[in-house]
Amino acid sequence: MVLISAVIWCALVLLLAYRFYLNNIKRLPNYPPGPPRLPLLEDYALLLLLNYRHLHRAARKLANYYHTKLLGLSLVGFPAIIVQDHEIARKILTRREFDGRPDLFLARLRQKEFKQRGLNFIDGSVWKDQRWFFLRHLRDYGFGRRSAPYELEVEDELQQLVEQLTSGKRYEYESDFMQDGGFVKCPDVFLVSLGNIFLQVVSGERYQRATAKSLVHVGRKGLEFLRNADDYGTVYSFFPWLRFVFPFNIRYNTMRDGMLRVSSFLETIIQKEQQTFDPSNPRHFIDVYLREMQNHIPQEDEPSFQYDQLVLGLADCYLPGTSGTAVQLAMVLERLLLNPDVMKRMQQEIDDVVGSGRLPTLSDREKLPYTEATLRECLRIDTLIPSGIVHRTVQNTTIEDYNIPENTLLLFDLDGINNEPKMWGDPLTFRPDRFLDEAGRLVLSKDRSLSFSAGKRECPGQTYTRNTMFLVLATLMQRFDLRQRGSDRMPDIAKRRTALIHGPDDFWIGFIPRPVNGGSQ
Ligand code: HEM
Repeated sequence: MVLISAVIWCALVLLLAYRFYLNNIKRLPNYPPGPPRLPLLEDYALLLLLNYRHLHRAARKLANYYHTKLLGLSLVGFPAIIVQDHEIARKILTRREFDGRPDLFLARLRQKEFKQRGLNFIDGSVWKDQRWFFLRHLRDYGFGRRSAPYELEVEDELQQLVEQLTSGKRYEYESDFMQDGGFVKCPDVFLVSLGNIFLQVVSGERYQRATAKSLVHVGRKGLEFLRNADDYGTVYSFFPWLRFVFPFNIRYNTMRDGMLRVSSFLETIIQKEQQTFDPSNPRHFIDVYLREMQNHIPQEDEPSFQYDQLVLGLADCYLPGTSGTAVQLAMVLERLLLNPDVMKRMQQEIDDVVGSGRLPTLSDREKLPYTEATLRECLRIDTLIPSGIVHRTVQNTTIEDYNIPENTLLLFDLDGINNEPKMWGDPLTFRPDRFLDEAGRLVLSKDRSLSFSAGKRECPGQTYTRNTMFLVLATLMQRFDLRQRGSDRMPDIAKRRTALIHGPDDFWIGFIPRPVNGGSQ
C-alpha cells in the first residue's frame, strides 16, 4: 500500500513538473533564440539582474550572447521579441499584424478608473479612428504643419522665454528652477514654453508668465511618470497587487499620481472650454472633439469620442510634448556643453542667416542646415524612448522564418539601432556633419535613425516635435551662450538613467546673453 502511494505521489510530482516545464520553461517551437522562460518574473528578472538601470542594454547583452538580432524572451505572461536590427525593425513596423498594443496594467494605471484609453495603448478600429481624428484636427490648428497665426503665437512664446532667461526670476514659483546669474534648472526651464506651445493648438490659449505655475507643476508630475515607468511594463504589469505592498507602493503611487495630475490638469482646461462651447463655431481642437462627442452614438464597450478618451488622448500628447521634449532639450544642452565647437558653428550660421534683429523662424530652416543637422544628431545619439512603445501581434505570423504567435509582444531597440556601428561608422561620436554633404547641405536620406519609430504606429508628433525643437534651439543659440556653475562638473553621459525615457537627472545651466548686433562672442 505504502509503495503504491509513493508511486502515485511520484507520478503526480513528475506530471506537475512536466506541466511546469511545458508552460514555463520549454521554448515555443521555431521561436527566436533567447534564455529559457523563467517562473514568476520571467525574463524581466534576468534583465533586472543584468542591468537594472538600462533594461534595453540588458536585452542587447542577451542578444549578443545568443548571437541573434531577434531575441526571444517572455514578459508579463506573453512571449516577447526584442528587435535589434534596423532593416528587420523597419520591415516589421510596416506590417499591419504587428500594430497591436498589449493590455498592460502599466497602461491602465494611467487612467482614473483603470480603463484602456488614450492613443498609446489602444488598438483595432478605435485606435485607427482616434489617431486619425486627433491628427487630422490638431493639424487644423497648426500642429505639425506651417501655419502663420500659430507660428506667431509660438514666436511670442519664445520671446517670453528669452525675456525670462535674460531678466531672471520674477515670480515666487520660479525660484524652484531659476537662480541669480542666468542659471536655470533643466528640464524644468522648458516646461512653460512647451506647455503653452501645445495648449495653443488644443485650447487656443497660453498661460501668462505670472500664472504659469501650474504648467511647471504638471510638467514635473509628467516627469515623475516618465522617470518611474519602464519600457518593459514594470513589475506592476506582472503583479498588479504589488501596488498595495510596501515598498512597491511608493513607485506605483508616484507613477499613478503623476499621470492622474496630468489628466486632471487637462480636465480643468476641457471643462473651462465646455462652459463657452458653441458647436457651430469651434475655436480649437477641444471644441472640435466636443462637437464630435455630441454627434457620436456610443456603442457598448467602445470608447471612441467619449470624455475620458479625450482626456487621455490629450494626455498622451501633452506628456511627450512637454515633459518628454523638455528632457530631450536638456540632453541637447548637455551635448553642446561637451561640444562647444558645435555650438559656435551653429551660432555663426544663425548670425549669418538670421542676424539678431528678429527671432529665427521655420522659414529660415532650409538655410540653417548645420542647426538642423545638430538637432538630428541629438535625436539620434540620445534616443529619448530607447525601446519605443511595446507592440503586439494581432495574429499568428512569421518574422525572418521564425514562427511568431498571436499576442507576442515586440520591443524595438531603437537606441541600439540609432547607434549601430555597421550603419553609422562612428555612432558614439557626436558629429552633426554626418547628415551633410561636402557643400554643407542637409541630406535627409543620410538620417536613417528611428527615434520616432516608423510605420502606422510611428510617432504622430514627429513633425511637430522637430519644428518646435528647431525653433527653441535656434532661438537659444541666437541669443545665449551656455555656461556651467563654477561648482558643477561637465555632463557625464554614463550617469544617465533609463525608465520609459532615457535622460539625465535634473541639472543647472547658465544662459549668458550674447551681444545683440550678431556675431559670436
Ligand atoms: C522628442 C520627442 C518625441 C519622441 C522621441 C517620440 C517618440 C515616439 C516613439 C518612439 C513612439 C512609439 C511608436 C511605436 O509604437 O512604434 C511614439 C508614439 C507616440 N507619440 Fe511620440 N515622441 C515624441 C514626441 C511626441 C509628441 C510631441 C507627441 C504629441 C504631441 C507625441 C505623441 C505620440 C503618440 C500619441 C504616440 C502613440 C502613437 C500610436 O500608438 O499610434 N510624441 N513617440
